[in-house]
Amino acid sequence: MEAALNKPPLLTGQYAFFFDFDGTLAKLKPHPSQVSLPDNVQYHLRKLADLSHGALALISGRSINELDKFTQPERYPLAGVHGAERRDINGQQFTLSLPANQMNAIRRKLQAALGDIDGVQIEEKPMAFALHYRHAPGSEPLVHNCAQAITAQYADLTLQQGKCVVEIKPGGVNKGEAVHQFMAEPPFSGRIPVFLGDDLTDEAGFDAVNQYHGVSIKVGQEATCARWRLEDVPAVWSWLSGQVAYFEQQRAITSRRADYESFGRSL
Ligand SMILES: O=P(O)(O)OC[C@H]1O[C@H](O[C@H]2O[C@H](CO)[C@@H](O)[C@H](O)[C@H]2O)[C@H](O)[C@@H](O)[C@@H]1O
Repeated sequence: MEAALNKPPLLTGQYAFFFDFDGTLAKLKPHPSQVSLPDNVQYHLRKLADLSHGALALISGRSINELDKFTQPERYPLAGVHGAERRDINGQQFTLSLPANQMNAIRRKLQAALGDIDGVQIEEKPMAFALHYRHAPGSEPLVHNCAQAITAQYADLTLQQGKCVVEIKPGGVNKGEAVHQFMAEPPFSGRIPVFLGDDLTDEAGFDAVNQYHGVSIKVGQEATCARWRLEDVPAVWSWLSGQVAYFEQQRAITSRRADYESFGRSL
């Protein structure tokens, strides 16, 4: 049986922060379009990014385009579609694309198999498809079989399970790879990674962070390879504001100390 996981300790070093989006920063909603990020959460994210010299990224199944809308006017480093697209701190974007004729063929197949099923939603992304069945739980086997048939047909695609969703995404793409890519470059490199996530897609991120002896934090009660746990999204929000308060206090102490020292030298 899995050992009970504790709440993460107060982090007191130099960290690189990686956040999943849906179910971690933002509460789950019946439809993907109903999600939003409260103003105070955006404020704390901005503060944490500033206090960490920009070493904060979102790593999500959503596209970069969508993540930017949730966090505007900020333009954080981002990994979208589980890492199939990534934007670094300088705004340079790396995108893994699928041939247009392949996307078209898959769209047609999905429409034919699932388009008429009440409650099933086909969400198209730049190089992937998310098949939602939150409103048609009985259709899960059909949705799953359909996605599996498509990934069996294309060697460059793979399945990603999530909360009431099955996704068809490019193979070799996962959140762990995205963590490694960010950690190989400034301002992330040399820092201790912290990853917060709630879903199966986040396990690869936890595994990557564990390899750096970092801080992996599972949101929710499911089994995980993460080393710490927070109960739910509001617990993430209060953890975030607590970390910001601590880092701000540390910054104030450091700056007061620097003032005293410079005053002392001027005497
Ligand atoms: O990696 P994430 O940031 O957690 O994104 C995973 C998927 O999240 C979205 O779907 C999920 O959230 C919806 C809104 O709360 C919910 O209605 C749905 O049932 C969930 O599966 C998003 O729509 C997907 O594109 C993301 O891949």
